[in-house]
Amino acid sequence: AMKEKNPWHKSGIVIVAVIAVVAVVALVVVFVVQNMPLPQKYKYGIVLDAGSSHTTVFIYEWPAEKDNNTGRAEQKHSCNVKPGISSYAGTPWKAGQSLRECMREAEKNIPKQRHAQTPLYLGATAGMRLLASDEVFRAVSETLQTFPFSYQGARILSGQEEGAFGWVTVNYLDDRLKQGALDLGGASTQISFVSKMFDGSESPGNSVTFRLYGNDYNLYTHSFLCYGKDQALKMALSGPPAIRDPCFHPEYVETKEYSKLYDSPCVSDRKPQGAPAFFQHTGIGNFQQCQDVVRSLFNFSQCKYSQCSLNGVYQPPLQGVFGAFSAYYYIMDFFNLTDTSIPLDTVKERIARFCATPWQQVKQQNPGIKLKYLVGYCFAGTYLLTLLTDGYNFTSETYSNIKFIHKQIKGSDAGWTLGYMLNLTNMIPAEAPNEPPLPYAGYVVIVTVIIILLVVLFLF
Ligand SMILES: O=c1[nH]cnc2c1ncn2[C@@H]1O[C@H](COP(=O)(O)OP(=O)(O)O)[C@@H](O)[C@H]1O
Ligand SMILES: [Ca+2]
Repeated sequence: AMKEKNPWHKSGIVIVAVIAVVAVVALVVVFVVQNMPLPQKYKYGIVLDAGSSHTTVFIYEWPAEKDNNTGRAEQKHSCNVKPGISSYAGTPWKAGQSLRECMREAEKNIPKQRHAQTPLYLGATAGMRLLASDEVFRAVSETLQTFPFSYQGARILSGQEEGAFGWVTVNYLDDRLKQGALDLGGASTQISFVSKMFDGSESPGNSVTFRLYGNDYNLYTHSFLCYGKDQALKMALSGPPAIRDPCFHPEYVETKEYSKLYDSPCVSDRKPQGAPAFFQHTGIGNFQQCQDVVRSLFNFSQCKYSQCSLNGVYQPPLQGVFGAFSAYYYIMDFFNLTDTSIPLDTVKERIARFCATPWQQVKQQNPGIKLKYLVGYCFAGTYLLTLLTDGYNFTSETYSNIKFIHKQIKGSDAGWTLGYMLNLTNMIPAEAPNEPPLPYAGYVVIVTVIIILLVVLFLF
């Protein structure tokens, strides 16, 4: 008789073989996944600075695998569009369209696999504070949402935020000394610094507290709306009929539209009754007189605090060094005066000489400079000096405490955007390091169990 086969024996072998194969595959998979070479990983953040005269898209980059306590976010790329979104009040959809090209550049500059987790913020400053158009915001938001990033919303920064985040930026990566921040925009200007004499009690509205690298800072900050250089110029022009304007060069003559001059809330209530449609704008180029015009924009008559800068705004005594950026830098760079070891009197003389130079000659001497900026440097230089000295109380002695800066250490632009992103992404506390898929203990346990299983099966 034939020996009967034991069916249990055959299927037992099959089961053992299957388990063995599964175990080997599992072992290989766990091993490979755990030890996969990790690519150098970066994380990214995008901040749009929607200023009054331009929008700049900033891309920041930082290593993902280590903690961020040491502060290593850097500007990877920036892209600028003009004019600012606040110029599209009549055609909001164009405000959205205007950002497309720079956003496409952002797509190219950030690796695809990171797009979805890259936060995208838009912060608008004084131009939108003055315009406050929901339509423009809606259009801009709609456009930004069509990009593959993690859109976190568009909002108007308060003046305090704009000042405080500018201060965070200039002090980020640079903990040698706590420097103040001076930001001159087109529609507003900010001053922020820490002062021993300031604890916030005298004027709580000017106080911001920050924790940076484990220290608490009580910051004095103020933003002057309408005192950016473009709105200040409008105010200067809308004073007593500026028939012969000391803030413009001799020989400068231009016919201008009254309605364009009075199109902003900073000057709309100054519009004279029955003003003509056009006026002749004629320069005489006189620094002293221009300075008087600028001083007339500052109100020094009332101060209900121990001391004020201008317009009855509290300001504690200046302390320490200041980084001055944005238009502060552009203006002084044009005059070759970014070196503040040059005495203040010499600075004044040079700007006075420039103002007195006839317009035709100024144009000849500066062929590479855009006319729209060139024509404004006499006023801008005078305004900058008057704001710093009569406004903020810098003196010939303290003038050299100002550093006109454009770039931070490591090439990030000085401005509020970096500080804004660091704050919103909680980058001061550490981010978890880029760990392997399994915790180490789990890895050891799984590998051990599979090896024991294999040995047992083998013996069996
Ligand atoms: O090359 C330049 N020369 C002179 N001024 C410049 C140059 N580039 C930009 N600016 C000025 O810098 C200022 C930037 O202000 P921004 O547009 O950020 O306004 P905001 O901060 O008040 O919202 C504007 O007044 C603009 O005209
Ligand atoms: Ca600005």
